[in-house]
Amino acid sequence: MATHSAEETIEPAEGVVSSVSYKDPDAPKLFADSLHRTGFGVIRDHPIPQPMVEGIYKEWLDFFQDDAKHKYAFTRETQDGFFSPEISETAKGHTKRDLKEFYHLYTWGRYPAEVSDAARRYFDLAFDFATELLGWIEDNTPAEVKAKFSRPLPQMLSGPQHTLLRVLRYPPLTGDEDPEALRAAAHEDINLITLLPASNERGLQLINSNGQWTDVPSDFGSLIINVGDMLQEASGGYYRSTTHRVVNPTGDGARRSRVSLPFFLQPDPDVVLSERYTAGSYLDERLRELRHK
Ligand SMILES: O=C(O)CCC(=O)C(=O)O
Ligand SMILES: [Fe+2]
Repeated sequence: MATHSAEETIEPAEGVVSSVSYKDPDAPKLFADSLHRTGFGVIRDHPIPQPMVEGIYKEWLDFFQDDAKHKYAFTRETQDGFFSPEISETAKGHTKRDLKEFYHLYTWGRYPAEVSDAARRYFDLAFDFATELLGWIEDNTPAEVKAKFSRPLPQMLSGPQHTLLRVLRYPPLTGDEDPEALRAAAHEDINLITLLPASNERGLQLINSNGQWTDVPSDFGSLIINVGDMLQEASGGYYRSTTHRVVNPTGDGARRSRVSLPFFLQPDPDVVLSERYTAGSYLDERLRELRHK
């Protein structure tokens, strides 16, 4: 039987992100409710092994500290590979580049010889789990909202070929950064949902329903899931693509790298999201805004 004790509310305010145990029979509903209320949900006791995540953090940190990464420089045509801090993203509506470097992994893309296949194995596990979560969302969406979906959410993907695993490193701060630059400026994700294991360092924040920045509950070992613009568009705003950012650390944390592993679940390009957009036309528009195109 489900009990309320299995759901931990993080802050005693309205609209707080719920942390739910994967093993709770009510998890699908609690999770979908949290996405509806806050745009974010947190899952504990999930099937993605934590040692795998930690191993990826460790070996990719070494990779980012090695010049070999430049062999895999991203290309405009394919959008896979290594993005250096010099060409890192500028969030929509911002002028300063984020203080980060990252590698875009696609199932069909280049994979660095310098690391083990753990990130590839992670990709497969994350894809299966994310597809299961789309089923949870589908099953717990009110009928009038579900009627807007051009097909059931798990069927918006024929496979993982458009989905992106981004391995991100935020380097230690030197003190010479532009005072207005952040590790990741306020933004929304473009895709359907994003899966993100808690990072090795703090810093992830969301704008809550009162318009205030608050920390996303990020207990090490838990998975954070957030709604992207495409799910917001497809659900007519029932699920909100909540603005989030990664703030710069102060004190000791400033001398450490932060690693994270967002997995952006992407529908097939021909999927109709709304009267205005297919997934393909939507993605094109947003990538142009990010200045990668
Ligand atoms: O690094 C993080 O914790 C979040 C990264 C993020 O929001 C993104 O890359 O879209
Ligand atoms: Fe994001």
